[in-house]
Amino acid sequence: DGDLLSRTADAAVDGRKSTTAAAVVALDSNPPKGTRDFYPPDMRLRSWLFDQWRSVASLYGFSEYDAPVLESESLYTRKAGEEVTGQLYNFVDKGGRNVALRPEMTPSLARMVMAKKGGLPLPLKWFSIPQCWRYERMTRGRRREHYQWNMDVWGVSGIEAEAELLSAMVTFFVRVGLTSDDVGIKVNSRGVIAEVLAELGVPEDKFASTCVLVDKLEKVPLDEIREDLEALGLERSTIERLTSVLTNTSIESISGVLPPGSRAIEQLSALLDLCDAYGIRDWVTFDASVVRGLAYYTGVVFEAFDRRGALRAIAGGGRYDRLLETFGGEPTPAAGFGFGDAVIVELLRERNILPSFEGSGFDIVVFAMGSDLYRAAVEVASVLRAEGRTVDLILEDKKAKWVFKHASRNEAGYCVIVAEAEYENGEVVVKDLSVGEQRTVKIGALGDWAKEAFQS
Ligand SMILES: OCc1cccc(Br)n1
Repeated sequence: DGDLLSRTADAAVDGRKSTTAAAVVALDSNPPKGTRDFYPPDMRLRSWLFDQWRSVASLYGFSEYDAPVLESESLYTRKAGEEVTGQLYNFVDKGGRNVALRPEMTPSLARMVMAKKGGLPLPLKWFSIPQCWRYERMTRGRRREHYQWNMDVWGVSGIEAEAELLSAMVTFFVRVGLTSDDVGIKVNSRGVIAEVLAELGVPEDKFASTCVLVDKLEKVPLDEIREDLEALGLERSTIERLTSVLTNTSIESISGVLPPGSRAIEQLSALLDLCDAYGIRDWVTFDASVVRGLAYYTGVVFEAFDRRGALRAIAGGGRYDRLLETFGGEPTPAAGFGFGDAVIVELLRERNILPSFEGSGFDIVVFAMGSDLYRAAVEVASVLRAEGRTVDLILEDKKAKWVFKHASRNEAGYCVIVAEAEYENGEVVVKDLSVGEQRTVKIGALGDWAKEAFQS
């Protein structure tokens, strides 16, 4: 029945029905394990956080850069037992290349600097907000991705770089409503460990792995680490000396246990003095137990923590003067930090200082009372948009009750109603949703009305 075309169309629909019938199992609507969807309210929160990070970076004269989320696995094949490289989200691509989703941004930054072979005018003050990945066995149900604000200074060997980074981090905390009662920043230098190991004759090539193991002392007892340290070839006496040095929480006390004239202590004292100059000294505290978990740190290291919670690390960073050499590049001093998007949001939520992002917050909802006025509503919306106002034009013939509910749920400022009687007088009804009052406005005067209503 019917001509060839319609018979063909019917067959196609029937064919699809049978295919659909076969695929009875519904699509799994969850995002991949360990990853998140960002619905509009979540995205507004994320954009707000990124805007805070970007404005602080800009305040400090940092420039934004980016690199592919996919990198060669070879950027991360450090053999120091770090968590971040032990949980690499790596695979072999269709060209047989060993690739990985970046677990951190610093190696990409180093690769970008290498690529310019000294052609970049130093110093660099660069920042980025990359999504970073890890493939952790879901036994711990932790996330596999996060966004991490990276701030780095390349080409400055003095602790002035670290002081600037600490100040930028504090400026962010203050900006989002946190004080030094909420958050502290522990500061130390891996130079302390380097000097102890040197004094005890431990070869330099044990340094990075020793630091990574010492970092684990935060989480696991010494007995478990002791074996690993001995496996590294450290004598028991060395381990005892190290652990005793790490318990120091004042420059004075540690100065007494280190060789006189320690460069690490000299630098830390200078850094703390600069923190005073920045007015952030009360945020910062010396703690010899902080070493951070990345193998490539070589000097000052620091970690922002929540003073009242489980002392979770909010952010961390430090100096990494040898990274470029490990990639075959020229010795180039560098320092930076990474600041994840998860702990800070939890902290702000706990402190009840996270802004709300439930509503779209557009300025105006425009709707026509009756579809024969829709064309007029389009003209009204266009005038208001030309004034730079964000307008949600109701696209269907909805009852006023529905529109007002929609407008207040979305925290809109005003409702502009195109109604027959007023329209015949060349007017529209404007309802101020914050106070519930309404008035009429000449269509020709809508531009002025918008300027005045939103002149804040
Ligand atoms: O901070 C370590 C890390 C790296 C990549 C992804 C996630 Br989630 N966490």
